[in-house]
Amino acid sequence: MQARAFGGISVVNAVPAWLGSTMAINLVVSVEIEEGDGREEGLIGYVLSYLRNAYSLPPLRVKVYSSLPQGGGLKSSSAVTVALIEAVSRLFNLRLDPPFLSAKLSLEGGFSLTGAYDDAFAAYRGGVSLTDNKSISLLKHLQPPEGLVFLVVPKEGRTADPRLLRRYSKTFEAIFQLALQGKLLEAMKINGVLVAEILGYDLSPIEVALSRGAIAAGVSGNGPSIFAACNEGDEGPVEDSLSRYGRVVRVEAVRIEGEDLQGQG
Ligand SMILES: Nc1ncnc2c1ncn2[C@@H]1O[C@H](COP(=O)(O)OP(=O)(O)O)[C@@H](O)[C@H]1O
Ligand SMILES: O=C(O)C1=C[C@@H](OP(=O)(O)O)[C@@H](O)[C@H](O)C1
Repeated sequence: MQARAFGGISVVNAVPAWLGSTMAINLVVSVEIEEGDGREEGLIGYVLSYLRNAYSLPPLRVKVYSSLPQGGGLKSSSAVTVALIEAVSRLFNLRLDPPFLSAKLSLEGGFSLTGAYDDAFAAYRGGVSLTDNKSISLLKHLQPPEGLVFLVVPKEGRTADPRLLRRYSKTFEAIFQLALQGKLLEAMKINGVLVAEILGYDLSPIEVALSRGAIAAGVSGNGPSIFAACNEGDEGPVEDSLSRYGRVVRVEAVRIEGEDLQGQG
């Protein structure tokens, strides 16, 4: 059995105020499971052993195919967890809620600071999630802004301590209000620049991208990956300037498929 989930770019980092927003992107994680003996450790092992105990499941072997850097701020952990839970749910007909369980287990197991329900929801459903991670609830689910190209410089090997963000909870609450008002790109830009500043990342790629015409740019998640949002057709100079800092990948925001009015308003 196989299931997929999306990576994402942060609109608002949930670490400071437990209020988060993530935009799904078309970098995909695919998880395949089959019955058989596997020795899984870390996040995957934790999630598997919870599911096996809770639903009396047989041993499972897991294969992960991922286009996301691990620990890079592009939401790999939520994408892997959500895809794994969805695959288990389908294989054993369990009707699980993958984003909810991902958030619960990731927080309980110490794999994230807030459970990252924002990331998990976007990973599962696409679009832009706005969530309260403390109560594991969805506040809004929006279509992403149109006519934009997103450039990403994927990086792994985080050295910054994301707990430093907690001192700024009031500021990030205010950024979250912007996102709730639908000002997603404004929120994305202020969040991305502030996270870079607070966690001590190099601001120069972000400043260069903004000076070359990017509408928003910054660090995604807790970094170190960087993103820039550009009007379609205007991305050339931004792409050139970012290429000095690493491999630049063009990605698209993932739209919500089908009718979805949950939490709109
Ligand atoms: N391809 C993968 N295979 C196995 N585990 C993965 C994979 N990608 C991510 N993970 C898990 O997610 C963790 C990274 O999560 P985290 O530090 O929150 O960064 P991110 O911003 O990428 O979500 C890894 O330490 C690992 O446990
Ligand atoms: O630990 C957490 O709860 C979170 C980590 C960050 O994501 P990354 O793990 O992608 O850095 C952040 O953007 C997210 O809103 C919540």
